[in-house]
Amino acid sequence: MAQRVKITTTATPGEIELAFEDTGTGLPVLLVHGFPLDRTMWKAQREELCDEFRVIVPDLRGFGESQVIPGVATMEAMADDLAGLCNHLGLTGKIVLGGLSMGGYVAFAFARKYRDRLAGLILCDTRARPDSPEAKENRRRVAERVRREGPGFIAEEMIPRLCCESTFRNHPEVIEKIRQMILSAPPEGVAAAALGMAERPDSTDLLPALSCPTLVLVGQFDAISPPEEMEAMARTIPQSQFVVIPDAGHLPPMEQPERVTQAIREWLRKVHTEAGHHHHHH
Ligand SMILES: O=C(O)C[C@@H](O)C(=O)O
Ligand SMILES: [Mg+2]
Repeated sequence: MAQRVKITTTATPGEIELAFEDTGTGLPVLLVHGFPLDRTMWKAQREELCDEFRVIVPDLRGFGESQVIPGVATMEAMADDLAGLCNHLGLTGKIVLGGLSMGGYVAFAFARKYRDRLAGLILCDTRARPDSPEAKENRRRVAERVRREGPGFIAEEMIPRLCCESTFRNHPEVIEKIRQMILSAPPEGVAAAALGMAERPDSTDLLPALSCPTLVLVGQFDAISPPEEMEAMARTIPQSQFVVIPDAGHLPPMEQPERVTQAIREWLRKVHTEAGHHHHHH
């Protein structure tokens, strides 16, 4: 069951109610959703990995059951919220932070500001580069339109690009789940995040400076953050491991849940051992 708590954040407005699920014990692993989705996109990974790790899956500000803060939700503000959530949960040791797409942008912001808190990073189907001027313009159009008419048009425009062909053919229930997630996203939260993504800085320079083990994971047929681009990104990160998930597009955690869970589990075991934590098997 989700909890919803008021936490202190260094971002405006200083306090925010965040919804999250917190399952299992052990090394804390925070998994952050993409745009315009919510924490339930990580459901399969949370349910499986919690036998070995403490998996915390939050709804970012403006999404799922978390509080909507109108205006511009920067990636830095979202990262501040997550740091506040860690404080609330008493996580004073290091955590592993994973993010898909927009969740990856948030992970970059977190790494920039809170690098001492990171035991590892998982970058899924994401990009270090900022938006082009055209992409920024499109974000403004999306923000304005979603406020006016709700997220239906985003579902229509994005879904064909989110999943690969075999997911459409073999897993219509996954497509339907994604559609429901997008349709239930709070319009003002979606608008704020779109404007926040438009403002995100270039994280390319951050990559060679990342000092923790980093798993770079991408769907074989991701059209939004393609494998070639993610592999190039992985090559510039000192302690990186690059994994391609077959038969997946931009949303491997939902399209190929078992494969993603397994890739994350194997990598986490290495990180955990190298970090010198007590290793606990069930
Ligand atoms: O629009 C973006 O840049 C990110 C989005 O594709 C996402 O999946 O989070
Ligand atoms: Mg399958």
